[in-house]
Amino acid sequence: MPSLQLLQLTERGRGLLASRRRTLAVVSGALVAGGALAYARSGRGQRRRGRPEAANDGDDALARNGERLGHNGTDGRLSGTTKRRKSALKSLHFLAAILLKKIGPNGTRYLLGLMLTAVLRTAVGHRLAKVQGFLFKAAFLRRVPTFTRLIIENLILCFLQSAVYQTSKYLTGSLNLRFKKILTDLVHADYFQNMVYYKISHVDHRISNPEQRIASDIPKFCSELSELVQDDLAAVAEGLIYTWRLCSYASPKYMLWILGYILVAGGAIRNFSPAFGKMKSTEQHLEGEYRQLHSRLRTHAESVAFYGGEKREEYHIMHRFRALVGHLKHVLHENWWFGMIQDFFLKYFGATVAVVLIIEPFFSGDLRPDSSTLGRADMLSNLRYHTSVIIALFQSLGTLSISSRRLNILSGYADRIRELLDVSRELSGVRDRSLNHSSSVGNYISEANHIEFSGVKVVTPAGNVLVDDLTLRVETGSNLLITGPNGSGKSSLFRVLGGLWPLVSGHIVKPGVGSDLNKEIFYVPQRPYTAVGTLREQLIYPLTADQETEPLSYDGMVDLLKNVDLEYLLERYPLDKEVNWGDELSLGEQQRLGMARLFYHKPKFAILDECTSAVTIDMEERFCKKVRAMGTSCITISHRPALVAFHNIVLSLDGEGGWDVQHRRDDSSFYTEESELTSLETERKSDALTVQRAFMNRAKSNASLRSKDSYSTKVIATSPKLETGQTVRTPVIPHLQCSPRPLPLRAAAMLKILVPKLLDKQGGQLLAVALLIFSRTVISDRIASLNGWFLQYLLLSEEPHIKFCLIYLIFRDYCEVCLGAG
Ligand SMILES: Nc1ncnc2c1ncn2[C@@H]1O[C@H](COP(=O)(O)OP(=O)(O)OP(=O)(O)O)[C@@H](O)[C@H]1O
Repeated sequence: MPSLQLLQLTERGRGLLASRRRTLAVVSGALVAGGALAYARSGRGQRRRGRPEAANDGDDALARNGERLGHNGTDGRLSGTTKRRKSALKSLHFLAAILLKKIGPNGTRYLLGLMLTAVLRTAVGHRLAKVQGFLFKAAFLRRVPTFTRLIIENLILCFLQSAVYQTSKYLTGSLNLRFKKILTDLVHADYFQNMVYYKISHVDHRISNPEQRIASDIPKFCSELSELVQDDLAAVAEGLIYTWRLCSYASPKYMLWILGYILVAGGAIRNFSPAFGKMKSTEQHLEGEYRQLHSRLRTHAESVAFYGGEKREEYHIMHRFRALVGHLKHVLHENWWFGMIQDFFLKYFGATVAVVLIIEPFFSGDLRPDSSTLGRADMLSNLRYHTSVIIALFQSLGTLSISSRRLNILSGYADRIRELLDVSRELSGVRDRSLNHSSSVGNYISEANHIEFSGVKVVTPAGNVLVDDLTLRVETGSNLLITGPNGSGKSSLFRVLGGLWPLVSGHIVKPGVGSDLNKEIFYVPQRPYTAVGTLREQLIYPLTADQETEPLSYDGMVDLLKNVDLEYLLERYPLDKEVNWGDELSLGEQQRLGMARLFYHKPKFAILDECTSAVTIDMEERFCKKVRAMGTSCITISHRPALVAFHNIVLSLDGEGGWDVQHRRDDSSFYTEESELTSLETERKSDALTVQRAFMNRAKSNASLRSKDSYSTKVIATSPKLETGQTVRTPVIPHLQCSPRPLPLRAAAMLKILVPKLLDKQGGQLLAVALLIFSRTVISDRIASLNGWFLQYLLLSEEPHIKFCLIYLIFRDYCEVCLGAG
């Protein structure tokens, strides 16, 4: 079909165009003024809201930087924002470089597939535009066979379009998964090294919610990035193909105008863009805090329930939730006004002006089709096609130009992920430094068969010195009891020994250096840890079945559980049943399961950190004896004097840096090796004093513990007697009404609930949304009928209607943008 030679005709119609410029200038001026006003209003709103939001950001490193930089006044604020944006963009480049480097053959295939589908989509879309133009013509000329053939072609193309679209979505999803795997592996590589997962939240404190960054930021970043890749590839393909088509039937100068317009308008709009990256970063931070409070509540649900603390917990959770909702509202508002202006100027307004510029020569008269039906049909068909091309071109250029907003949002995620990567990498390298035996460093850890502290200083992450210059040697076969007031640093000493806290100064010797603490030195904590899994998995924890040198048999399990009187668990739970042991076992049972684990691992040294605090004294004694019989040296942290009997060294800490070590000689007499414990007379230090005294009088206490004053005798003697006449009343459980109420009654009850709800704030909002949807449908219907009307005028091509058509096009696009944004 002959194409309209718009090039020649446009040149001739230039005179007419000049007379329409005024109209265009007025309309665009009004719109620009409206946009500027909306921006100014939103800026004022943002400043008003700025304070509380900044306060909420408190811990956010990014926000902190911004605040810090912003304190020097407006200039400082501006330079702070710019620096923040630059640093966020650098993070984005950093992550993009990693992703490209590690993308692998599969990822490359997905990318290539996406490119191919982008080209196919454009080609099919282009053909569809043509076919739809021909359809108009065939319908106009009443050529039924052609019309039928075109309808079939149209259907095939639509099927192809949907197949290509879904393939493209599938490839985008696969690329998203690939990105997610790369980044998660990268974070995990450091996160599980050298106890980074512990240090990051217990020692370092730079990152408040690492789990939010791993489980939420990474997936969102990858999903948005892959969507951006897909959209931009499609936009590039469409941009290139439609540019070529446009240049083939109109002057390339139109193309230059369009590009110039997009660049200028895009650049101007970018300057008004809110800081979407920072907003996203804050949103993720607030969401992380909100989630964390919920998971805390879940972990401590029983304690909260016993305290009846739900009001307090609810207050905290709702406080965080309100902060999150407030921020989301702000983000929504910014997206609404900015998206409306950006979409309008970069997609719809530009496209409309281009359509008018290119089609306008029609009205000059030279393009007026001949009066034959075929001429009019040709014109109609070409009009349809050329309009589609221009609109598609603008859509693709618009998509490309709004990529900056999407990149901005992505950089918000990227900054948080990069921060996590950097901190994890830094923390995972700490152990290597302390394992460096260079004498110039002074603090290092080396390997031997015994445990020794020489001049060791224990300092909390907050900088408080708990133990100063500790020198102590524990040989294999010796048993050490550590005592001291609460918070004196007993557990902290083993945090340093285990590498959880850094060794600030001194020298530590221990077995199993370079491996995990539990290989040679097994730690049994006060707060028992039970992983979700089978009973067998609990016993061999932290080993997994494939790491076992000798698989634990059923008889082996029975023996281990008998040691701690837990053999009944084998009857209660099937062997392959996965159980959340932390929820189902009592604290004492969980502690005993922890003890059974120790018998499985048979380490050289066992650190028993008040791990028997919830079990009976009888069980505690049996446990200590069995551990000694196994040939394991115990390092016990306890306040119970009864345990003195099982140890030959006592270390007492005073919590102010001072310490004292006492040894028992073979003849059962005692000597103090070194005493720096300043004074044991204060009330705070009475604990240590009690244990030391008990240590001195070991023989007596050992005998007396097993006398008739045993734990169970005491418990029975002191427990209140149950009055025989008293009957226990069982609670009355109300029965639910079984007979259903009749329908009118149920409807009335529902209305009773719904009517007041419709009248409150949420109800009003719901009605407003319904109204908006209704008006959208009405306006869409009106636009459809106006479209027909417009075409009719074009066909008649009477000059006075041009102005109307122009205004109509702008108004139509404006309505579409507003409804889309709304
Ligand atoms: N991650 C941390 N950051 C800052 N301070 C900490 C941290 N962990 C522990 N502390 C502080 O270190 C001190 C010693 O704690 P530690 O757990 O070693 O006490 P403890 O002697 O074992 O006490 P208890 O007998 O109550 O178990 C406490 O005052 C505690 O507040």
